[in-house]
Amino acid sequence: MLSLRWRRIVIKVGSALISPTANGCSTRYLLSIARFISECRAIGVEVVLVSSGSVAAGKSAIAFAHQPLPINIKQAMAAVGQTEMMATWSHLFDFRCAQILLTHDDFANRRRYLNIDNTLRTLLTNQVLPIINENDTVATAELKVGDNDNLAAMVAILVDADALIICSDIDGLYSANPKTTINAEFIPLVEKINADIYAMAGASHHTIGTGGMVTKLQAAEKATRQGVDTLIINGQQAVNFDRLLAGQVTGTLFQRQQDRLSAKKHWLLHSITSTGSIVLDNGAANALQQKGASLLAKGILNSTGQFDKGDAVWLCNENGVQLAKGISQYSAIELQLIKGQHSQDIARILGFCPSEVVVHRDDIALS
Ligand SMILES: Nc1ncnc2c1ncn2[C@@H]1O[C@H](COP(=O)(O)OP(=O)(O)O)[C@@H](O)[C@H]1O
Ligand SMILES: N[C@@H](CCC(=O)OP(=O)(O)O)C(=O)O
Repeated sequence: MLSLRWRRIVIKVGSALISPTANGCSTRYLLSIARFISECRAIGVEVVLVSSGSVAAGKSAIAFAHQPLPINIKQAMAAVGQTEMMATWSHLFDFRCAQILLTHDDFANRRRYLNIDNTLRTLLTNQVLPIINENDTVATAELKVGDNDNLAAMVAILVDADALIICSDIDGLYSANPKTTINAEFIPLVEKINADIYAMAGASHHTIGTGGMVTKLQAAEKATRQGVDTLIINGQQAVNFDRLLAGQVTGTLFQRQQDRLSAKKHWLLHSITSTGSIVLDNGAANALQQKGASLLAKGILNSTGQFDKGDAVWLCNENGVQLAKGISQYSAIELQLIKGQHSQDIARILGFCPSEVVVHRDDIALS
């Protein structure tokens, strides 16, 4: 059900699809996923790929016979498997791919969060496919998101995706693990994730995958709460991707709980406090209100209060009226130096230029 509304999607691919035998990477299931990604891009849907598989793919390179694998062994396996996984994906596309390795810390730290956001925006604008995985080689247990289902949901929220498609080795959610329970019933639609739904979820039936159905439900809950439709589909069956492209529902659909844009707008306006204000000239105020434009340094008259890069600020007109709230890409001190200047002069003035805009239009909520 590739909805016409979807302009950006995150696709998460599980280990069992990338390394079905835990011995290097296989293109067996990836070919149809790669074709789906290419078709999506061809019809103008932006795609971010979250790919598991580094540990599974690197498993056979590191000698260790027992379960559970200690963290240092997993890290060594991931170091081997990550390059193989990236190489396998890259060979399947006739466009460029970019590797992004993240840890939980990157989401918790506002500056790093903004940096990832800016990098992803730039990659998508340049038609590069971002391929994201957890940075398993360096992340210690306490720094880890821990599984790529939750990571994919966090990425989907970060990039303002319309949908998250979790590709696994199972058709979707069943009333119990169908690999261990006969007569488990398939659930095509979940309108709201509650305790009854969680009670259906079990662990993975094999040691290649990480979270089983539990982490998929956590991911779906996170994403749908922020307005991201979430699907769990069987990535082993190419027909599922044809169905999606034909606009048909396949797998289990978890319905978004609210409109994505109003979720973000609500978060900006009501959930984060602003520590300062930016005063806009009339041109910038108009562009913001009438055209939904980003805020450039050129249109800034002044700023008040103390704020850092990544903080929420009020965007006011010359009379001090609060027009909107947004996330500033620059601190109050930096803004004093670049206000009224052309974007191309920011690097010369500050010695660095993390962003050409001061507040990106995706990070602005009009009052
Ligand atoms: N209620 C359920 N419905 C479907 N699958 C379930 C359920 N409970 C547990 N599972 C297990 O979850 C597995 C998928 O999770 P996992 O192996 O972690 O996949 P991936 O590597 O794609 O993340 C299924 O193969 C199945 O063994
Ligand atoms: N970052 C790990 C993936 C962990 C994970 O969540 O795996 P999976 O349950 O197969 O999606 C890896 O690349 O091996």
